[in-house]
Amino acid sequence: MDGRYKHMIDSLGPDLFDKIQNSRVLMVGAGGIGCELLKNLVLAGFGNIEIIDLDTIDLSNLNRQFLFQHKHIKQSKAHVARETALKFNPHVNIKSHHNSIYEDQYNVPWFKSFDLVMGALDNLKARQYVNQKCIQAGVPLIESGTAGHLGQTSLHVKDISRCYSCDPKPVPKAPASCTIRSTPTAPIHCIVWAKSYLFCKLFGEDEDAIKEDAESAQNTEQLETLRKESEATSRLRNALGTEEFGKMVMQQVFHDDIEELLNQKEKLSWRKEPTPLDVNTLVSNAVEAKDKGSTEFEQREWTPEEAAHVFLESTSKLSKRMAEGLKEDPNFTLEFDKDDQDAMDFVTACGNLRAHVYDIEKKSRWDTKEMAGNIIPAIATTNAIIAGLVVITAIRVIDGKYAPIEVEGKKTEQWKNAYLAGPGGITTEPIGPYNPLCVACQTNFLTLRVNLNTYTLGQLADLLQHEPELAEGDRRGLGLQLEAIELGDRRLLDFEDGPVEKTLSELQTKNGDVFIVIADCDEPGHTLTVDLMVEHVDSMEDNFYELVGSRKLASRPVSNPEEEKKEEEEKKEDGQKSLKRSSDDMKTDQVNGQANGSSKKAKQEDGPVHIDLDADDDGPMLIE
Ligand SMILES: Nc1ncnc2c1ncn2[C@@H]1O[C@H](COP(=O)(O)OP(=O)(O)OP(=O)(O)O)[C@@H](O)[C@H]1O
Ligand SMILES: [Zn+2]
Repeated sequence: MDGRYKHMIDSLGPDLFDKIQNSRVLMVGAGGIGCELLKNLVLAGFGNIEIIDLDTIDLSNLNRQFLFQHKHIKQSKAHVARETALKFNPHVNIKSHHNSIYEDQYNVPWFKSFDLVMGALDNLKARQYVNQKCIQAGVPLIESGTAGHLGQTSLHVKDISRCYSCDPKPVPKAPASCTIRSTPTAPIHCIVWAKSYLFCKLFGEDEDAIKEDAESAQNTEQLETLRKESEATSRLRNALGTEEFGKMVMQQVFHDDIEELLNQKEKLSWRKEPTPLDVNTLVSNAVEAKDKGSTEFEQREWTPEEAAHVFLESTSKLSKRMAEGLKEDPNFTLEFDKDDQDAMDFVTACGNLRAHVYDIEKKSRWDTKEMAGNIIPAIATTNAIIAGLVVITAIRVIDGKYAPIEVEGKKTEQWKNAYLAGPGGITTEPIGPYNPLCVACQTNFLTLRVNLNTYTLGQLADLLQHEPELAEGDRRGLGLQLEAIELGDRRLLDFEDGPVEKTLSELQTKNGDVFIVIADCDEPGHTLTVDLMVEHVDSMEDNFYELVGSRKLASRPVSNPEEEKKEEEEKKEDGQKSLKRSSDDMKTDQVNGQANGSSKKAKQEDGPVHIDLDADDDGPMLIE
């Protein structure tokens, strides 16, 4: 071998380097962080690497996923990442899987075959799934994520540290709907109103909106306001495609509706009272900006006259598109898309005019696009820093030095998780102890070794009810309270139905599958589960079984219908001053951005690692 590893051997010492060379590691996801990480792993001398990614390469990946080139577009990320990384260092075994990590073949025994798993994913669901598999397999996991200039790595080791799911993940907060509808105080409130409320009312599915609005009204004055609003909306929609449409909308939403709010008996709490627009004057003064179409125009604040011009122009185009569409299909609607020029013009101009009415700072078209699309820029440098931290952690894990150990009577310092907190640089935090109520890592996990071809579900039920390992305990005993056995989405057995004579393989059970055994628990609001992995052994004995692992009898909280009802009622109360539909829609819209270019898509299930970004801060909320 050439001298490529000299620096690594010098800095780590030959023993640790040897461990790294002989280790087997898995990298899940070969996107922004994954590409950087794979490059680091091969250069650092990790000897055996498997990578998995379900996706193919897209043009928009090329600005930061440097293992890919233009010629690779549409090819498998995992395979191309492997090929490119092998060019950096051909002395590494890399196996690539163009597949989803959820596939059955990637079962617990497969996870067990690794010394370490590194997540480089972009969504919460997959992160939680990998976390669960690592816990079941007892393999350390390094999680990582970035969002713009922020990033994080965390180490999760079963029974030593918190697992990825020990901390509840922050749910993105949407501004209260009354803020959006009546009392905006920030530019984002005006933008969300334009995009999620007005755009839908004029060009989206309107009837449901009106119905739901009426349902959410709490008093007669509100009902009356809603009735007027729905009449106004019908009038506007009847004018779709006509020359007057734009001016009519302007008059309605920037003058009449504002007047209506000002005249309401029940006073709203404004920071400053809004000023209705003098629409006639504004329309006659509307002027096309001289620099329209230039980057400067995109990035600067517009005057109300310029905004009015863009508003009238875009409304006219959208309304004509609607009218055309409706001729073909009576249910035709337009959906907001930030890459639709007319829709973006409409939302920017509307947001600006509303900001003018409420005396709020105005945002450029550029900023509006970022906010309306809920885009978090993906930054190559952040990915590179985080991937660097992951590989440093990986070396510590392979060395076994992540937990405090006694060296000559002294405890070493514990490993810490690292955060990249923007301009503040890197900060660290000790890996905390696990959360005793965590559903993911505190579930009882046992391995049952049986011959799948002869062992029956009835035998399994019997075992669960009578095996002392399961039946004993400080509660009434798990054996007396069993309710059901589930495999994936299938309920194999309800204990009330009695045993079943089919063998486990006849029930499509494979080596490495995990049964979920559900039992009733004494503790109100809790349920008791045991995850039971089956491992096939070629035993000839009919009743052979071996149960490995120990039971902890931790219970997990279950959803409480009473609590849920209460929450639902609280939500309703919150909607008193507002309209239900807009609130729900906005919540979804806030998190359903579209990805393009170097940008990130923020989906509801997308998983931040830890960093809590507040939606009220004009900013994005989720993390890559
Ligand atoms: N279940 C899964 N199994 C395997 N790979 C997954 C799974 N879920 C997500 N991934 C991969 O994780 C990677 C995350 O990378 P990254 O966050 O850079 O996203 P991206 O899709 O490349 O970027 P963008 O969303 O901006 O286009 C992606 O390549 C994605 O395909
Ligand atoms: Zn946990």
